[in-house]
Amino acid sequence: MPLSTAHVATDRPARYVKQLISHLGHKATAEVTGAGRGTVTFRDGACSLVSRRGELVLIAAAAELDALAGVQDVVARHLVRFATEEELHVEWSAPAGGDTLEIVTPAVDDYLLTHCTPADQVLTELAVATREATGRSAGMQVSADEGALLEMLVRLAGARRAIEVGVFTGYSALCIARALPADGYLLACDVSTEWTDLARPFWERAGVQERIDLRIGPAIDTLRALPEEPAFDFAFVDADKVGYPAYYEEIVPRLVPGGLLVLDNVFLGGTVLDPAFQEQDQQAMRLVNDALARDDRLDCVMLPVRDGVTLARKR
Ligand SMILES: C[S@@+](CC[C@H](N)C(=O)[O-])C[C@H]1O[C@@H](n2cnc3c(N)ncnc32)[C@H](O)[C@@H]1O
Repeated sequence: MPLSTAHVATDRPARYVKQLISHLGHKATAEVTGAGRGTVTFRDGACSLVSRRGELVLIAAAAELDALAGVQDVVARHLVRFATEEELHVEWSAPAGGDTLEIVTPAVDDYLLTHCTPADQVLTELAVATREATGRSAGMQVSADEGALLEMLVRLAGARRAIEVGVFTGYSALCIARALPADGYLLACDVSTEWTDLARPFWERAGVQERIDLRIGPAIDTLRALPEEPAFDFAFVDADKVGYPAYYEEIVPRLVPGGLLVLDNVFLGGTVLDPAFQEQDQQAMRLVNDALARDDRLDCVMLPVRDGVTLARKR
């Protein structure tokens, strides 16, 4: 489904969201989806409206390019008409498909990979062993640059106690665990012994096995069994996407002030932006992305790293 965005500079974004929802509600289905946010759904397309400081962000999508142009036109015309006290400029980006968005070009990707601290011998061999043992599933493993980012974040946060949801063959767990101090603790949650068994020899070689408490079972049960008190400095979520809203709800109260929650795959390959995709995964991820952005317990930043990484720091 083609989609297109526009960033409209204004000091009154929330007011325009209200006006658009109220006015376009006569010709389409228009609803408020949160503070300063809304969606207008037409017969053959939709537009999300998001107010941010100093701008109104419009995300239009439709099944066909013609219909997309129609959505863009209706929204932009009404917006410009409502702006009686200022002149608004609505410039739409070129249409792109949600599932074909190229977040980072291959040239940039190659360049950034060759300018990160390279993965060491243990991590490199773990990546090779994962490919050999799991075939296509190896794509679930975090990339070398994301592993390096996790390690850096744990060190910068000065974390001692961490949680990981989604271990697979232990690459990201290794990156997190070795950035913890010698007496650090990583609670690592996964449902699969088949995959996590592969991790153990590599954790041992890296000398971090003592820090990792691997719990096999649905992560939500492991998290809910923890005392509901702030005892963790860092959490990384990279498991089943439908579980993200519940993981977020359980983890935030258990983070200390200043603690960091990191979520992986927040773009879902770009499909999270595209209303054509309405599977449970996209719905859950949209819910979490929206909730994090307006959660006043957290400061949040979404990064275009790989498939999208959100950092949320507890206030
Ligand atoms: C994307 S992989 C994790 C990759 C890992 N972070 C790495 O870097 O190698 C997702 C993992 O989540 C696990 N998983 C799926 N559903 C789960 C659940 N309900 N509870 C715990 N783990 C789950 C899968 O078994 C899989 O190992």
